[in-house]
Amino acid sequence: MEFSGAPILVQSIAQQDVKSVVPPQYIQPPENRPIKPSTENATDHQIPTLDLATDSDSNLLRDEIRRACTDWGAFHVVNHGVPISLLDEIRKLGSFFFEDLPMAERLRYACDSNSPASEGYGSRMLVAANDSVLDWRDYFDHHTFPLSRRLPSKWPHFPSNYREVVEEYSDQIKLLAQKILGLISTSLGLSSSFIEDAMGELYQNITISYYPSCPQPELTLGLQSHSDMGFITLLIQDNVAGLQVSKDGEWVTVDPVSHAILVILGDQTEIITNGIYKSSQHRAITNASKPRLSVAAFHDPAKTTTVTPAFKPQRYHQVLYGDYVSSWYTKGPNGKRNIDALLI
Ligand SMILES: O=C(O)CCC(=O)C(=O)O
Ligand SMILES: [Fe+2]
Repeated sequence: MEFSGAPILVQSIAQQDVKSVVPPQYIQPPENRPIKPSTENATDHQIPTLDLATDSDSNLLRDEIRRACTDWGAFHVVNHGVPISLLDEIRKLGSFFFEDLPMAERLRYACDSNSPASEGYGSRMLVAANDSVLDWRDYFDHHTFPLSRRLPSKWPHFPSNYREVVEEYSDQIKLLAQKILGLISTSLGLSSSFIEDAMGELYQNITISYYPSCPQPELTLGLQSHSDMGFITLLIQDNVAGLQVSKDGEWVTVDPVSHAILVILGDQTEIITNGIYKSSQHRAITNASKPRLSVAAFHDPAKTTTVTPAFKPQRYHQVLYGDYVSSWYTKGPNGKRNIDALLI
């Protein structure tokens, strides 16, 4: 796009007439390019699914959580209490924004492309790392908690229920995040409010990501390999596969399950659990035939909060969350480089 300050959007590139090649800044170096996952042993590589209808005090659920967090750092939850109709509604809003609104209308909500994590419509995750390869993804980021950050007037006006649905989704997903943080805490013998208390005021961002179909999926990534910075991310996807989590050095595709919510452990959970639970390294791949949509709700502490391991001997340095975020945006994620730098 030519206007200064406006983000360069993947959708505008994908819609151009010359569709057979991607611009060079989207081409990953050979070592990061996706390789088709082997279909052998596919059934051995399904991320775990936890049924939250099981009594949350039961040892069974705690054992399952412990196993899923230790082995994967990511798992699906079902019977999670968030109405399935609400999951469908927010996916519908996302598709409407990216597929039905004209570009000129979408650009009314453009984020400030010079400041990291600014609210609105954009494409570039990193600002300072000018030399990094770009992701084949556009997004709309909503600031939803604390309520003082929630300004629905900055969100799309169409369809008319857009803001109401995002607010409802934000409230419901926050309750689920708090429940899961409680389960994670008790699964380690901590009090159920331990992580929530350590987190202090909860910050939530909801990012709808849109990955246009890509003429050269073998050369690109929708989202580069990273772990999420905060405590936990709750993610839903549409019916197009593309999210992969790293498991024992291999990339495993997370099959879309429309009624399930994917829990992704973030770096602050790795720190507070002293590495007993590891944050999940994940990425998104692209495909040549269909666009893909996901909705991620991130749950983070305030930038003034210091996160410290709950167990001794400490294997990670404590960190001021604001410093962690600045370093992540400046250096880029590069897999789990940022959390690895805190290892003692
Ligand atoms: O789109 C996806 O499935 C992944 C999104 C994600 O990992 C993120 O936004 O941090
Ligand atoms: Fe992520």
